[in-house]
Amino acid sequence: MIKIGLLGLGTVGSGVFSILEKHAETIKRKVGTDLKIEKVLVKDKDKQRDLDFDDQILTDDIDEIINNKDIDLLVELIGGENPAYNYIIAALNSGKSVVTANKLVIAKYEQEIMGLAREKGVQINYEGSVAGGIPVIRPLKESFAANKIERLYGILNGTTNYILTKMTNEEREFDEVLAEAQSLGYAERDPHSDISGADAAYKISILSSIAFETSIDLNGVYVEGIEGIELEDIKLAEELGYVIKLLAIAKYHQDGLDVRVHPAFISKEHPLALVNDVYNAIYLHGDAVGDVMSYGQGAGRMPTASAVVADIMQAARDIYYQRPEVDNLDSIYNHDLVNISQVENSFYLRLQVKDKPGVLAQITKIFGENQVSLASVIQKHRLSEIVPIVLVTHQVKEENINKSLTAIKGLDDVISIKNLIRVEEL
Ligand SMILES: NC(=O)C1=CN([C@@H]2O[C@H](COP(=O)(O)OP(=O)(O)OC[C@H]3O[C@@H](n4cnc5c(N)ncnc54)[C@H](OP(=O)(O)O)[C@@H]3O)[C@@H](O)[C@H]2O)C=CC1
Ligand SMILES: N[C@@H](CC=O)C(=O)O
Ligand code: NA
Repeated sequence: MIKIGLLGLGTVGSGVFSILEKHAETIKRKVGTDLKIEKVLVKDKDKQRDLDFDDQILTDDIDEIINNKDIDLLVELIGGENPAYNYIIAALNSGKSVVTANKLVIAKYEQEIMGLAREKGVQINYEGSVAGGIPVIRPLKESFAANKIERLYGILNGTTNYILTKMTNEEREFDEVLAEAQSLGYAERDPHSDISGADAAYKISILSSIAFETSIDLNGVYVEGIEGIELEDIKLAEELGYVIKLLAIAKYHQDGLDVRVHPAFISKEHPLALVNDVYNAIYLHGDAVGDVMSYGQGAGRMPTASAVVADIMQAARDIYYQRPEVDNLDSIYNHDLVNISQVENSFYLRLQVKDKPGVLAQITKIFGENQVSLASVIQKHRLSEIVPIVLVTHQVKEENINKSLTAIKGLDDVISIKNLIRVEEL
C-alpha cells in the first residue's frame, strides 16, 4: 500500500479525494497496490465539507505528514508561494515524492525543486499545474522528446478565457463574469493573478523550460493582463476578422527566446480562436511532428484532479516497484529572453481624437517618421466633438510603435489612446 499526505481539500483537493475513492479498484489494478490517503492538511479543521471521511484524517499540523515515515507521497494542493514551497522542499528532503498543481512554486523554483528531487531519487510531478486536465507536461517531456520544439502558443488561463468568451458572446460585464468564474472554482484565491496574466506567465515559463531545455527567469517574461480590454475592442476585433485571446507565446527569436503573455488579436479562422469558456489549448510546432494542438478544460475541480491523480498514480507505481526516478531533462541551455521592445508584431490601436481636419494626417506622419506602415484605418461614428479612430499596422518592432505613441500622445488634437493590442500572426 502507498500512503499519501494530501495538503489542501479545496476545489482540486476535494476532486482528487473523490476520484481516489470512486476509482479505487481501477487505480489499484493500474498501480499494482492500494493508495490510501493517510492524512489531509487543511487550514480550518472545523469547516463544513461535502465529502464523506473520518475526521481523524484531518490535521492542521504539517509535521504529522512530513514526519510520518509511513507517508511516501505528498500531494500539495494548497496553492500560493508559502507555506507551499516550504512543504514541498521539506517533503523532498525527507525522501517523499511530491505531486503538485502549484504553477507559481514550480515556475519560480523549478531548478531548485527538480535538482533536489533528482538528488533524493524521488519524483516531482506537476501535470495539473499547466492547463488543468490537458496532458501537456508529460507529452512535452516524453511524446515530443524526439523533436526540436520551435514555437508554442497557448491559451493557458481558464478564468480569463471564460471572461473574454462571455464578454464576446454575451456582451456581459467583466466583474459579473469574474464572480461567476470564482464561484465555479476556476480562479486563483487571488484572482488578480489570473486577470493580470501572472498565472499564464508561470505556465508558459514551465512549458518553455521543458520545451527549450532552458532555465527561464520569470522577470524576463513580458506579462500583460486583460484588465484593459473593453467591449468596444472586442466588437472591433470581430469587425476586423479577429477574436481577442489572452495568449501565452514562446518561440525562438534571433536574439534568444521570445516568451510573453498578453491579449492578442488572432484570426477568427485559427483553431485557437475556437477555444472558449474554461477550455485551454496548446498549439505547438515541432520540427518532426509539425503542428499539434491539445485542447481541454484548463481549470476546475475534476479536470484538474484528473491530471493530479494520474501524477499520483505514476509516482505511486514507481515507489511500489522501487523504480528509481530517472529524469535526464536538465536545463542545459541558458537562453536569453528577448526584450519585448525588440519583438515585431502588427498592432491594433484605438484612439480618440478631436473632430478637426488634418488630425489623421498628423498621426500618419508620425508613424511614417518611425517606419510604421498602416494596413488599415477606420474612422468610426462621431461622438459629439470626438471621433474614434482605429488603426492596424503592418509588422513593426515594438520600440517603433512606442516612439510613435509618445509623439502621438503629445498632439493637441489627440484626446486619448484607448488601447493598443498586438495582432499575432500564428
Ligand atoms: N482551481 C483550479 O481550477 C486549479 C487550481 N490549480 C492549483 O491547485 C492548487 C489548489 O487550488 P484550489 O483547489 O483551487 O484552492 P482552494 O483555495 O480551493 O483550496 C485550498 C485548500 O488548501 C487549504 N489551505 C490553504 N492554505 C493553507 C495553509 N496555509 N495550511 C494548510 N492548508 C491550507 C485550504 O484549507 P481550508 O479548506 O481549511 O480553507 C483548502 O482546503 C493551487 O496551486 C492552484 O493554483 C491548478 C489548476 C487548476
Ligand atoms: N486559475 C487558473 C486555474 C488553473 O490553473 C485558471 O483559471 O486557469
Ligand atoms: Na495539464
